[in-house]
Parts: sequence; C-alpha cells; structure tokens
Amino acid sequence: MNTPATLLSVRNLTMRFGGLTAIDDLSLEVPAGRITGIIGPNGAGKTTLFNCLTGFYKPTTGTLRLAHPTRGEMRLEALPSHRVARDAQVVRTFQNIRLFPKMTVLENLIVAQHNVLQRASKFSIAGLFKLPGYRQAEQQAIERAAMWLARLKLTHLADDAAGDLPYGIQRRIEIARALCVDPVLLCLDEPAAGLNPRESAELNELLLYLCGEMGIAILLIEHDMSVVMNVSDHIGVISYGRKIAEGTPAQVKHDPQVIKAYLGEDEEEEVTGGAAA
Ligand SMILES: Nc1ncnc2c1ncn2[C@@H]1O[C@H](COP(=O)(O)OP(=O)(O)OP(=O)(O)O)[C@@H](O)[C@H]1O
Repeated sequence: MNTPATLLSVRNLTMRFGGLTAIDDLSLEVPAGRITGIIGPNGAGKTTLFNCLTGFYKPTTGTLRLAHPTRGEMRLEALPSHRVARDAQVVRTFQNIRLFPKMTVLENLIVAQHNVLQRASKFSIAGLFKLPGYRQAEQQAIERAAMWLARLKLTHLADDAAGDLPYGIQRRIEIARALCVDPVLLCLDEPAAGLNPRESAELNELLLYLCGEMGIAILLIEHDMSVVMNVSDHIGVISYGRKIAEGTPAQVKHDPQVIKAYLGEDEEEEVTGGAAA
C-alpha cells in the first residue's frame, strides 16, 4: 500500500484552561483517505483536540495545517468555527446527540446545509421570495440530503421526527447530517456511545464504507474498542494531554505505555474488546 498524503498536520498543540493543561505539546499526522483513531482514558484531552480543530477553542499554542485538496493549505487554528466547517470542510459530530428532535430526519439534513443556502440567498431577502438561484440551491440541498439518506439506509425514515427514533439511528442521522457538508475530514466524537453490539458492528461497516468507497478521511474518538480497533488504520493514544503511543491497532494494543495508562501499573492485559473503555 502506498503511503497516503498527510491531510492534517497537528504540530505542538497546547491548550490550557487557566492552570490546567488539557493538551500538552501534541503532534499528530492524519492521512488522507484513512481512518485515524484517537483513544485515551477519560479526561485525556480527546474532545479538546476536536474543539481546537473545529474552531470551538483557540489553541494556546501550536498549528493545525490542513492540506485542503482544492484550496491548498489552510490553518485551522486561525479560522472561526463556521469557516472551519464551510471553507475547510472539517466537520464534526458530538458526544451528545445534537439533532433537532422535533424536525424530521430530512429537515435535519437540510438545515445542516444552511451555509450553502445562505450564500445562495446572497444574505438578502432572495431566499424569502425563492428567487431562481435560491430555489436551485434548495433543490440541490434536498437532493444531497436524499443521497446520503439512501447511502446510509435511512430513506424510509426521512419524514419521521428525529427525536422519536432509536438512539442508534439518531447517531447514524448525525453522521448523515455531517456528510451533507461534503467533509474533507469527518471528525466523529464517540459515535458508538450508547450503541448495542449489533449497532456497533453496523457502525464499523458504515465507517469502512465512507472511507473505503467514498474516500473520506475520518478522525475517530472512541472508547468502544470493538469499533476503534477494527476500523482504524492508525491510532494515536493520548493520556493527560500528551501522545503516549501511536501505530497500528495491533501495535498500540500491546504497547506497555497504553496498557499502563488504561489499566494502571500492575495489570498486564492488552487493550481489547471494550475492556479498556
Ligand atoms: N472549557 C473547559 N474549561 C476548563 N477545563 C476544560 C474545558 N474543556 C475541557 N476541560 C478539561 O480538559 C481536560 C480534557 O478534557 P476532554 O473533554 O478533552 O477529555 P476527553 O479525553 O475527551 O475525555 P472523555 O473521554 O471523558 O470524553 C479535562 O480535565 C477537562 O475537565
């Protein structure tokens, strides 16, 4: 297999909250067209990394260089969050589901494309009057939503209120919604949280499809080892904000530093199958 090009390069990232250092001089490469897992014990700094990447937090120091396939190099640490999603096409999901529960599944996916629709309205009243340019953008938004619903096998639920659907389906809708923004990098924060084993297996299939068939690079924070160990090409392990190991799933799960971080000094078991979550 050829070595893939680097899509995202995290260099010497530090994020401090007052006296607490949540990320401590972290460097990490995320390749294009691959799944990169990020694991680490609770409070290790994983979500803070996503918050820095997606413009929710401004890092204390460090750089986040994205090699955007058409726009060239973009410095994510310098962009506000709406531009990270809109221009850099780095899109995330959240640990806690953030769908609009009363809206239908289809509406949730259309709302996600508000940036495109706003631009088509030229930030004027054109949207209200549904002028031709706006109507066309609206139609394209519906078509894009319908395409992802079909690909994620959700079409039959398009008109259901999102909040009425089972948890596992809602997690899938969140991913569909993020895909509507045509992500160059899809950041998933614990997408398997709350899923049963069958749903976790379906999630694995979906992630492998998105990466393998659609070529989307995925950055995956996950405690469910049955997911992260099975789908990741490469895994970075964080503890107390520092990278303590990286490598293939097989390499990290036998790494003594990783075992120590998860299980404490005295244990010698490897990190597998959910035992470490
Ligand atoms: N806005 C904030 N203000 C102060 N401290 C914060 C803030 N956000 C995160 N932290 C702290 O930073 C550290 C890292 O938190 P973070 O949520 O990134 O960990 P995590 O690895 O995602 O944990 P988990 O696996 O439990 O979700 C924690 O000590 C947390 O309390």
